[in-house]
This record gives sequence, structure tokens and C-alpha cells, in this order.
Amino acid sequence: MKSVSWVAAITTVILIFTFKNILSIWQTHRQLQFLNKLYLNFSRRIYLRFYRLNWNDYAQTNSAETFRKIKDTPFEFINYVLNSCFLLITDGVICLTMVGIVAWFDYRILFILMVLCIPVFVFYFFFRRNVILKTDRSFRELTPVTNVILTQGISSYTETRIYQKENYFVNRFIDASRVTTTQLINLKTFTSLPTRIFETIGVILFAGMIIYARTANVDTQNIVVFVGLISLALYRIMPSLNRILQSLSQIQSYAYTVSTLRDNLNHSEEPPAKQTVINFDGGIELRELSFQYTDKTRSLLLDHVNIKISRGDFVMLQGPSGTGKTTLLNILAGIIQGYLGKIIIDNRYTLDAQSIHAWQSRLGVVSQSPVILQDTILHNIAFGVPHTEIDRAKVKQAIALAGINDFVDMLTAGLDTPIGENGITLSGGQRQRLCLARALYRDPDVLLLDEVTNQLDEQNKVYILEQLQSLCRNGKTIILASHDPVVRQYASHILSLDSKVLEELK
Ligand SMILES: Nc1ncnc2c1ncn2[C@@H]1O[C@H](COP(=O)(O)OP(=O)(O)OP(=O)(O)O)[C@@H](O)[C@H]1O
Repeated sequence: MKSVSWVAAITTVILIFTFKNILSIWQTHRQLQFLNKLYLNFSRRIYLRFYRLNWNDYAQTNSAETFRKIKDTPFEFINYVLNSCFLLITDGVICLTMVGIVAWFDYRILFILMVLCIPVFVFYFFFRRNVILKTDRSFRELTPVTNVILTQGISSYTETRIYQKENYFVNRFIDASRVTTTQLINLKTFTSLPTRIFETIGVILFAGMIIYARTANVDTQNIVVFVGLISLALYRIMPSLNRILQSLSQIQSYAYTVSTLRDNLNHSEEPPAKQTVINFDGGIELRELSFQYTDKTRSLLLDHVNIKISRGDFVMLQGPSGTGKTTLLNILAGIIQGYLGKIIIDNRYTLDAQSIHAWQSRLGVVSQSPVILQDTILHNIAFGVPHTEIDRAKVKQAIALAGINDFVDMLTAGLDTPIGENGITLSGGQRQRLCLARALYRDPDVLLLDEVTNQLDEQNKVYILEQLQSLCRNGKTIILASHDPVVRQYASHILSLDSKVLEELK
């Protein structure tokens, strides 16, 4: 009978512990899932917000900081602030419970524990602003700088090798890293201090009690029991107290993430403006268009420009370097705003929030330094279209128009050939034509092209210009910014941009 009750008791204990641990695993998993969901949500919203920046703000951003804002800040907030808050609550409850038990058992033990803890907390709070915050801020500020130095060094591989400046870039990076890692060492040393102080004071206190017991003829056995109880209490409280201090310092260190997230997430989500439907059966009209970059020390770039471009026109935009051809293309693409005057589409729609997306869905663009994705040729051309939705026949048509079908056919993997970072495995002319194929894949009504022929040989240039000409005959409208005199023969209209004024030459 007795053995049965023992077995039952042991089984109950095992079941309780098993259940408790399963529950705890489930709870931890749910908590982590929740934090992960929150992280992805924050990251997504900050990243989307980046695409809503206006041109001037975009021009002033630096990629290392943007990267940090999108990826690191939400991660730090979730892991070092929110998670620390959870730990603070759970460990706070454990500590208070233990303190309550100790006080109920013997109030003197509580007193000794307070003598131990208070100096540690005073030390921590006294120095936290001066050391932790300062060190951490400079660490945070220096990290993006180090990243920028490294990115610059890596992307200037060719120049660095030819000019033999390897040591210059490596030393710059190492010097910047040394400052950052020194800050990190200081920070880590400082955060480990409370535990050490805690332990030292404890040992001194115990030693003091033993010496007192021996010199004052107090019963040593009582003291040993007393010290044993304190040690037991500390054994339970110490780990929680350590975690509390660590959590507090992490919350302090990463408190900045709260304001960064607030600034980036607390903007009102404007409902997308109801979009006008644009068929592009008319043309484009620039009416009294004037523009100046925010840098007011520079004069107007465009001054009361008036021009009409009809459907089917092949317009060459020429003019000396720096007169604003790219700027004008970006204005037409709806990327640069803040101009005076109007852009009117199809004689009806002014380019504004209501029409911008409808207008942009009619455009194909090739910029002067187009971006090549580190991906296959297929994905570079379909740009952002999910793999299963890519129309391979249309891709082939686009590469034929852009004159790179021969090149793609020669590759063993054809369209599925991967291209290195920034199109490193392609020639300049191949990169240009790949981006032209990307623009053509969208079957746009209007093509805004910036210097798409400047890296081509005569034969390829003529081929591309003939294709563009034939596209215009079929109703496409092309505006091509170029310095190349050959383009003049193919363009139906020539616009010359010089000293803020746009003049029609042909
Ligand atoms: N984000 C910017 N902020 C301030 N000024 C700018 C900005 N982008 C360009 N500029 C200035 O605007 C002027 C026109 O530049 P843009 O690139 O439009 O000229 P461009 O005619 O296309 O030149 P190129 O023929 O050399 O390509 C230049 O003086 C340039 O320095």
C-alpha cells in the first residue's frame, strides 16, 4: 500500500514537471513567434516608407543608415528592449517573491540583502548616463561609418588595385573598426561591473560577519547557519538580479530604437489616392515648367519650359552636360516633384497624386547608371515579377528588340544564367541593352531613356535606334537624352536644353 502511494507521488511529480516544461516550451515558442511577427511588421513598414521618400530626402539618405533603420533598429528594439522588458517583469516577480519569503523567515537576512544590493544599484544608476549611454551612442554612430568605408573599398576594386591603394582602404577600415571595437570593449566591461561589485561586497560582508563572530564571542554555529541562509537566498536571487541589471542596461542602451521606430512608424498612412485611368492616346505637355533643386545657391535648372510631345514621337533630348536632361526625365517619370507649372497627359490629366501610378504604369525607363540585380538574366528583365508569372515569350521578344538575343543564346543556361553583382560579368553595352529589354518587357507606351546608346558600337547603336524608330511608328513615344549626333538622324524631334531653356530644333 505504502509503495503504491510512493509510485503515485513520484508519477504525479514527473507529470507535473513534464507538463510544466511542455507548457514553458510552448509559451517560449509563442512569445518568440509574436516577437518575430512584430519585427517583420516593423521592418516591412519602414522599408515601404523608404520608397515613399521624396527625391530630395532620398538623395540625402545614405545606404548604410537606411539599412540599419530597416533591418537593425527593429531587431534591436525587439531583442534588447521588448525582450528585456519581459525578462524584467518575470525576474522582478521572482526576486520579489524570494525577498518576501526571506523577510517572512528572518527580517535581518532581508536587511543584509539590501545592504548588498543598494550599492550595486546606486553605482549602476549613477554611472549609466555618463558611461553606457555615451559609449553606446558613439558605437552606434561609428558603425554605419565603418560600413560606408568598407562598401566604398569593395566597390572600388578596380581603381584600388590599379592605383595600388589597397593599404589606404584597408587601413581606413581597420582604424574606424578599432575605434568601434574599443567602444564595444568599454561597454561590455562596464556592463559586467555590477555583478563583480555585487560579489565583492558579499564576500567582504561574510568575512566581516565571521570575524565579528570570532572576536565578539558570538556562537559561530549560529553565524554559519545565518550565513548559509543568506547564501541560499542569494543563490536564488543572484541570477535574477543579474538578469534585471543586464535587462536594465540593455533597455538603456537601446532606448533610442523606441524614438527611431516612433518617427518611422508613426506617420499617418495616407490612403492611396483614387487613380485616374490613363490610356495615353494623346501626348505629354509641359506647361510653364520651372525647377530648381532645394540647394537655393544654385540657379533655376528649368525656366518656364513649354513643350508638347505627341504619341508616336521619337524625341531626342540634347544639351551640354549638367543642363538638366536627366532631371527632366526624372520629372517626367514622376520621381522628382516640387516643380512649378504642370505636366499634362492626354490633354486632360495633370500629373499629381491621383494620376502618378497610372502614369508610371505606362512608362519604361533606362537610367544612366541602371541597376543590375545579382540574379538571372530572366529575373533582371522581368524585374520584380514572381518567377511563375514571368512570360518567357515576352522576355525573348524584349531581348530581341534590345539586340542581346545572340549573346543570351550563346550562354549554356540562356535566360537562366546568373549575373554577378552589379552586372560584373557583362560588358557596359550588354548591361545597357539588358536594361532596355527590362523597359521593353513592360510593353510601355512611353520610353524615357537616358544615354542608352553611349556604350554601343556603331552597328549595335544603329540596330537599337532602328528598333526604337520602328516602335515609335507603332505608336510608342520615346524621349531619349543623348549627346550622340547619330541619334539625330533617327529622332523625329530634337529638343535642346541649354541655360534653363528648352528649344525645339527639329
Ligand atoms: N539631387 C540633386 N541635388 C542637387 N543638385 C543636383 C541633384 N542632382 C543633380 N543635380 C545638379 O543638377 C544639374 C543637372 O544635372 P543632370 O544630371 O540633370 O544633368 P544632365 O544634363 O543629365 O547631365 P549629363 O549630360 O552630364 O548627364 C547638375 O548641375 C547637377 O549637379
